[in-house]
Amino acid sequence: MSENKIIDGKEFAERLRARIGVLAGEFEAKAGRKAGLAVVLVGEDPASQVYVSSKGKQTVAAGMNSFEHKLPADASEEELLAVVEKLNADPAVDGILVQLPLPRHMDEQKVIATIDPDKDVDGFHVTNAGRLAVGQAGYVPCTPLGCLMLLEDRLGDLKGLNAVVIGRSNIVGKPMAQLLLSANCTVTIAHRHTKDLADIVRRSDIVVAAVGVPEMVKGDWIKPGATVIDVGINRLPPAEGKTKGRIVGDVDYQGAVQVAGAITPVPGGVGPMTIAVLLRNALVAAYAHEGLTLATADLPEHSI
Ligand SMILES: Nc1nc(=O)c2c([nH]1)NC[C@@H]1CN(c3ccc(C(=O)N[C@@H](CCC(=O)O)C(=O)O)cc3)C=[N+]21
Repeated sequence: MSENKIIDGKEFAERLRARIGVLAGEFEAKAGRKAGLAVVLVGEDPASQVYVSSKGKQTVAAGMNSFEHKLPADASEEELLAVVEKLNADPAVDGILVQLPLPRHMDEQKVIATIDPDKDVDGFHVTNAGRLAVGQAGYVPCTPLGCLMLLEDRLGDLKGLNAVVIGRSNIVGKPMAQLLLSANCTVTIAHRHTKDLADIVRRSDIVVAAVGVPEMVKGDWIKPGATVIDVGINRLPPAEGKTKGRIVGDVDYQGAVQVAGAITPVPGGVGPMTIAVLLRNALVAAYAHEGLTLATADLPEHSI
């Protein structure tokens, strides 16, 4: 098993964050202020708290301001919408992220619709989803954009490749398929009703797994030499006598790594890219808000 089969998302994300840091410094010198990213967290889900604190640290490390807003789990939807509206109006805030999932008594679509599309660095607002669908500049969801960066880094031009995206969520599957289509792949979107998934995967040069089912994609489904991007982060039940289970992806890594040309590990693959791209989108937003041009030569394409 050759070492370079493994797509090191952690290392790629570190390099991306270093470049963002340089450009954030240039932004501050030109604009006379730091770029700002606001993260809103409702409730006390421990996993969400970990993500939010790691986003905050990485934002500051990249030379941007991080604003954290925490609301109790029983906060009303109105209170959350009021926070979002305040952030929309705040000129120090370039990007807004409302951590999902929200408590059940809140309407996620309504909350997302309240975010100013030009501060929607998650790319979840229908305006940005629409921009992506018709090929206009806009904010692209962080996870799929990070996957595209890894794919283009590994494969160069993706033109004419067969790609399968397993999963059709608004956050990963659908935007991933749009991005691959824009990159001139032939794209299949698979989901729970798809027949003969193994055969579709066997024909695919690119496999993006984003279903949330641990190790669902088997090693012997993978076409020899294919590039496998595993978006899943699933925690298995703890083994006897252990308190925490192992984290695995949606792909049977041990099987797939034997056959694939390249594969992302979990953890250390797609996950770290998500936050790096979030910082990228926030920086792009900051430049746009000040009417400044960003030397994007150094930053991969897509989004404003
Ligand atoms: N509005 C919104 N935007 C999001 O982008 C968003 C969200 N809500 N809700 C929660 C999910 C989850 N998410 C991750 C970010 C980084 C890692 C990450 O860095 N993972 C590491 C560590 C994994 C671990 O050890 O837990 C890895 O895969 O190597 C994972 C998951 C962003 N999310």
